[in-house]
Amino acid sequence: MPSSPNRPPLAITCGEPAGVGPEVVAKARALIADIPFFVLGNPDHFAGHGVTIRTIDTPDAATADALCVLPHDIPGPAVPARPDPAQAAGVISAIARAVDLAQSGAASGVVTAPIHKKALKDGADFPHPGHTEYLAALAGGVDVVMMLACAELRVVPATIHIAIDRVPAELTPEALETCLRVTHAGLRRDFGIDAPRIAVAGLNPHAGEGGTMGRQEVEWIDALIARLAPDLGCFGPLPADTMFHAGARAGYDAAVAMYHDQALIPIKTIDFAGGVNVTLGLPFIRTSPDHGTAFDIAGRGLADPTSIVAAIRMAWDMGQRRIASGQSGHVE
Ligand SMILES: NC(=O)c1ccc[n+]([C@@H]2O[C@H](COP(=O)([O-])OP(=O)(O)OC[C@H]3O[C@@H](n4cnc5c(N)ncnc54)[C@H](O)[C@@H]3O)[C@@H](O)[C@H]2O)c1
Ligand SMILES: N[C@H](C(=O)O)[C@H](O)COP(=O)(O)O
Repeated sequence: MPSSPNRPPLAITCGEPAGVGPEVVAKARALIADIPFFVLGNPDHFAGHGVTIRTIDTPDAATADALCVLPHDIPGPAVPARPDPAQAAGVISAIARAVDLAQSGAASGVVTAPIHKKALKDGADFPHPGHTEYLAALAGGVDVVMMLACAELRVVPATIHIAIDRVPAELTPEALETCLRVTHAGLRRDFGIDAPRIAVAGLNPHAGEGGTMGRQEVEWIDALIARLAPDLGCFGPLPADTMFHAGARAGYDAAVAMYHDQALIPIKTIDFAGGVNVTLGLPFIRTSPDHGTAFDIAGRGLADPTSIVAAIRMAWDMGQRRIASGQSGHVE
């Protein structure tokens, strides 16, 4: 898709300085010549990856010939695998600042490098389980879904960052309906799919096997999907263990799963390198690599930037699609 000229750059957040985020951001700059972006963070944290670093004062100064860093107060060095509690507040506020820039139109969207959720909790009492929930709060409490997407599969967990024993209680008919509606709207708007087909997983083994292996399917999931099917193109519930092989995947545009790992195991198995995490339902564009902080390889130059490159390209393409369809690139 050809890009509209003079679009604002994307805002990248640095994520956890002790992880591989700064490394993959720097490597991405060397691999992407056609998309303007800048990163919010401490310029020193991006050194050592063979990329020229330039500090900028405003987003519109970003160029593609260097890694442009809009300085953000994240004090001290980045020590691989050793998160510094003093940096947690800055890591969090960089995300909020990127959102402000996207909401104001100074940035075309937000791409987040991975955070270490426990480090933010320990260092700054971060009250959210992840970016997804924090971004929803920053946007005023909107309904969002977390989608992970690669060329072969899109998945959405209907419950996200909660303990497995809370899933049956939090997976309410209202929550699943909202998830399906947000997913349907996102597939139409951001992926250009006019009539999305959404496969829905069961909660229990064999989708409950007629109520013999769990009752949620027969008590309400079957009926909910049937009611929404005409509007949302959803079908199921399907046994989760058999809905992700290649033949099954050909029958849908996205799979809605009931909990985090039911959705993310298949996609991270199929394409860990190229998967992208995208938040649907926000009034601005947000993508992220599908991997985390990878402390086990941080600081060793081993981090693969493929996922963040895909995340940057997806964010840019989403903006382009919104412009082409007459919507603002950044605000609904
Ligand atoms: N978008 C995000 O902010 C995000 C996403 C996922 C996980 N996390 C967080 O990251 C932390 C660590 O999570 P985890 O250990 O479960 O997952 P992880 O993705 O950090 O690491 C899992 C495995 O994949 C490898 N790996 C990850 N990224 C890689 C890359 N770019 N190149 C090569 N190998 C890579 C790691 O070395 C490790 O062996 C947790 O705090 C988690 O919550 C954040
Ligand atoms: N659940 C995501 C994953 O495992 O890939 C990851 O933790 C990122 O979530 P946020 O984008 O909400 O931080």
